[in-house]
Amino acid sequence: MSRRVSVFPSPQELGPALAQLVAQRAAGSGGRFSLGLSGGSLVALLARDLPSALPGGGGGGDEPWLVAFCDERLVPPEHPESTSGAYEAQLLPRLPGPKPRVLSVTPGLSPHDAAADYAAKLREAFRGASMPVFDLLILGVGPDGHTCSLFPDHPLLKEEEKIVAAITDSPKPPPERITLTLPVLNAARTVVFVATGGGKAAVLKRILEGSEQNPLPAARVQPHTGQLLWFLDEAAAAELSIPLEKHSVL
Ligand SMILES: O=C1O[C@H](COP(=O)(O)O)[C@@H](O)[C@H](O)[C@H]1O
Repeated sequence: MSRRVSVFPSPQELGPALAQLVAQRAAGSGGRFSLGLSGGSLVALLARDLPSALPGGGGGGDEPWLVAFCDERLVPPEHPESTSGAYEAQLLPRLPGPKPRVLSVTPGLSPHDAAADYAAKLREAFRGASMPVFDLLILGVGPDGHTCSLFPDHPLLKEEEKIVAAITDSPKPPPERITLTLPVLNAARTVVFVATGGGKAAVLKRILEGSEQNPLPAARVQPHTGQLLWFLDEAAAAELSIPLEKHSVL
């Protein structure tokens, strides 16, 4: 695994660089591009910068993208906390080219049924593979070190069999969610973490520079053979002392 930490002056510069990364990976996928999206602050960043970074004819290639969600809050799609609802409202219809195949969580199921149902959708979409291997996963990180809906000290960090798991006691509301598990995150070809703002500086120091016995969830994402990228703004990177790639101009 190779890791690269890139720092941008602010989200205004980070967003276009992230969009460019998505466009490059889509163009280089050589077929159907599979993309996993996280929620939270990422939605607005991608909605602002991704559509204009993609070629007019589409994201690259004729095959529609496969878009999945790295985690989902179990609320109705029209609820403001719904990740898929936010992407449907802000980004997905604005992507140029063939309409992507979007794997959304089936509404109205219990958390465990929703996780099993989403796992079945993923297995069908990645038919023939023992593990879904995404071309690109875009992950966020919370100030507590969580990523997707994998929270510090939660038993789900030990999940090795399921590709999608349910959580009913999320410390961050809403409590009921489903999430991709670490085996799927660590099988991806490229994982990019995006974190902005000074509220994440302290946890990023622990994740990127610490060697804790019980690593935070985000620190456990280390793709086996893939590339690990971190896109930070200066405020989020303020406490780091490791070598950083600084980007002042795009
Ligand atoms: O609850 C969640 O939080 C993380 C981090 O969100 P952010 O707003 O701090 O960027 C997000 O990546 C995850 O998808 C979401 O469900």
